[in-house]
Formats: sequence, structure tokens, C-alpha cells
Amino acid sequence: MSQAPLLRVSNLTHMYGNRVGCRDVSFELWPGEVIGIVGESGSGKSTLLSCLSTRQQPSAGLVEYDTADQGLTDVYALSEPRRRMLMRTDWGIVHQNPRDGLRMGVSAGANVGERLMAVGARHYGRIREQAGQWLDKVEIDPTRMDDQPATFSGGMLQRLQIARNLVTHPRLVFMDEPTGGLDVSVQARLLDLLRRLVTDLGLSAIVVTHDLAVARLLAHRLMVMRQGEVVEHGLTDQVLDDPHHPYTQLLVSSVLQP
Ligand SMILES: Nc1ncnc2c1ncn2[C@@H]1O[C@H](COP(=O)(O)OP(=O)(O)OP(=O)(O)O)[C@@H](O)[C@H]1O
Repeated sequence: MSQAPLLRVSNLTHMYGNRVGCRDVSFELWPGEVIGIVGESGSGKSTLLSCLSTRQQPSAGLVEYDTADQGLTDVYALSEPRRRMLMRTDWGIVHQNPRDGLRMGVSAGANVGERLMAVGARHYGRIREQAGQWLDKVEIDPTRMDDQPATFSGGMLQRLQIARNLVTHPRLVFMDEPTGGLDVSVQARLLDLLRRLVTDLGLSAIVVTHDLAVARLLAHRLMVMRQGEVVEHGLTDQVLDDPHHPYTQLLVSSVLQP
């Protein structure tokens, strides 16, 4: 394992006025590691994820990312162009609603190719070829390359969003309920695909989900949130099979109820 964490989060807090979004969250994410954030609705998962991915400036605390040139760097101290570049190249963000992560006005191939252009690709033929390969990887028929995303099913849209994010081989991917809002059979297929891609590419990821089965399949470690705070943190199997905090016990047992 590498000497430095990819991401170091220290005492991260975000308040919405008097209301706690998330409070005093600290953890490290190591290269190749997937951390799941679980908890019931309103527990602070999305707030934490948006503070980590620089979509929402936290009220307090520090988020440091291992940049290529400077090592661990406060992401909120980066200049706007550098932060934007980071988000387009080193990082990926998979939104629950694929429409939030795709450009619905351009073709499927362009959605994937655009990210390659952001990292300097200019050769049209090669961009098209790579876009086609990625569509194939996420199980979308490459002959649909020139189709508009609006003609795709929900599962296909989510897979297209994943291809758009992964084509640049990001080091860190943030996922917000990646299988939410899909039919159960579509979810299972997507989850299988995600698991394969994460392993094959050696991705580091932070996955927010309220679905413990998704957490079990994707995450090496779990953080359980309640009322904005992390109440339990550990290896996924340990947390789910032998939960210590009463809230985690409740969460796990409520899934087991028929
Ligand atoms: N824009 C906002 N303005 C005010 N309060 C907010 C806002 N967004 C979230 N909150 C509050 O912050 C707390 C955490 O919400 P958050 O959306 O992060 O939880 P969550 O675990 O992601 O929930 P869900 O699974 O329903 O998305 C809640 O009390 C919520 O009401």
C-alpha cells in the first residue's frame, strides 16, 4: 500500500444555519479502497459527499487530496481552475440521477468523448474508438454511439454516466446512491458491473447508499451516519455482521426483517 492516503478528512462539519448537515467527520481513504457511507434519510450522507467533492464548502474542517505535484493539499485552497481540472480528470462523480451527470443535449459518444478531450485528446478517430470501447465495457451497444441519451432506459443512462466518469481513469470516484431509483433486476446488473470496474481499474471510491446490500458488495470499509455524525466505522463485514452501536444494530436488523 502507498505511503500516503489519497484523501484525508479532518473534523469536517457543515451546518445549514442551526441545523447540522454533518459534524466532526474524520477519516482517511487509501488508494484502491472503497468506503461506503450508510445511514437513514437525513443522516448527512449527501452533505458529507458534497463537502468532500467540493460541491459545497464546509463550515469547518479540512479535506486534503493527494495531488500529483504537491502531495496532500487542502482541496478548498486550490485555485478554481485547478479544482475544476481535478474534477474533470482525477475525480469522477456518479450522481443518483444520471441526468445530473450527463449532458442530455449531446450524443452518448460525445458524453464519453468530451471527458477525453478535457485531458487533451484531440484525434477524432481515436476519441470515437475509445468512446465505443467504453460503451461496450458498460454493456451499451456501441452502435448506439450517435443516439441521444434521452432515448436510453434508466439503467443505460446510469451505465453511460459511469462510462463518462471512468474513461479518464480517475483515481477517486464519488458515487451518490448509484443504484437508486432503478428496478431491482437492473440494480443487480449495475452493481455487478460497478464491482467489476472498481476492481479491474483499482479505483478508490466513496459510495453513499442507504442500501446495505450495495454497501456490502462494493465497500471495503463502512461509515455509519446518524444525525450528521459517524457513529460506527470499520470493515464492512465486521460492521454488518457484528454491529456495535445500537443504531447500526437497528439498521442491520431492520433489513433482516421479512
Ligand atoms: N439545502 C439544505 N438546507 C437546509 N438543510 C439541509 C439542506 N440539505 C440538507 N439539509 C439537512 O441536513 C441534514 C442532512 O441531510 P442530507 O441530505 O445530507 O442527508 P442524507 O443522509 O443524504 O439523506 P437522504 O438519504 O434522504 O438524501 C438533514 O437534517 C437535512 O434536513
